[in-house]
Amino acid sequence: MTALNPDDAKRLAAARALDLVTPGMRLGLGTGTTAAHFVELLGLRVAQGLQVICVPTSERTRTQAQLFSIPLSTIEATPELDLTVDGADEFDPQLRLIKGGGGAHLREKIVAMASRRMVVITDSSKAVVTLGKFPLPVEVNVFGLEVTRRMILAAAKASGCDGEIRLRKTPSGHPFVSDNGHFIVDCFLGSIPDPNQLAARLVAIPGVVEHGLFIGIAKAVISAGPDGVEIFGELG
Ligand SMILES: O=C(CO)[C@H](O)[C@H](O)COP(=O)(O)O
Repeated sequence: MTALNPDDAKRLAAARALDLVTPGMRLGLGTGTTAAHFVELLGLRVAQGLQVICVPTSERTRTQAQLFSIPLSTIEATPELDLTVDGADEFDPQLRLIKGGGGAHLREKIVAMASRRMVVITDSSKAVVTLGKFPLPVEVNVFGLEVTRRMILAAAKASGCDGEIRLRKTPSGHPFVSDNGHFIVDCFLGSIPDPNQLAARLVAIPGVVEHGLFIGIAKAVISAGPDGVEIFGELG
């Protein structure tokens, strides 16, 4: 097979995920460059007459879906979904994920957990043996930011990780504000030896709104790379 660049790989994974979509489905639409390929391909199918109803995981995805005239709902009006297709920053052999590189992981997690199936689409560079190469995003309340930052650091240390925690900024140097009005801190922890333990510690911190570890949520990962498409987990 000819070498694929990462963007072609993302599109290939998105195209494979589109095969899972059947008429009448209620879909969760992820956020990010890979998910954007899926939204675009879905939009082309909708233009050909496919009937689906979709819940976007971010304002960015909502805007893109509207451009393609994809019928949209909200998670309040459609709290049960058949399938969510979303990208990831990393996945490990147990299909545990790091998400939130686009700052949308709170809505992404709510939508994924409202779905019978979450299928992740990625290029093969996102596969890791141990999570933590990518900084772990944590959405935090604006109030008490410094307290929360210290508590996250303590939770990371207690879970065998150490590193730096940085407030995410926009290119103009202002704090990045999520669609939900919160800040995001990026935790540069290196290898996370026990993601389940770290996740449990993070949810116990009052200022933490949601962390980017997705554990036991993804049913399958469709990963595309130079060797073609690989499926991890169960698509069905
Ligand atoms: O979690 C996410 C957004 O919050 C994205 O799915 C993740 O960052 C991957 O993005 P991309 O497909 O652009 O590599």
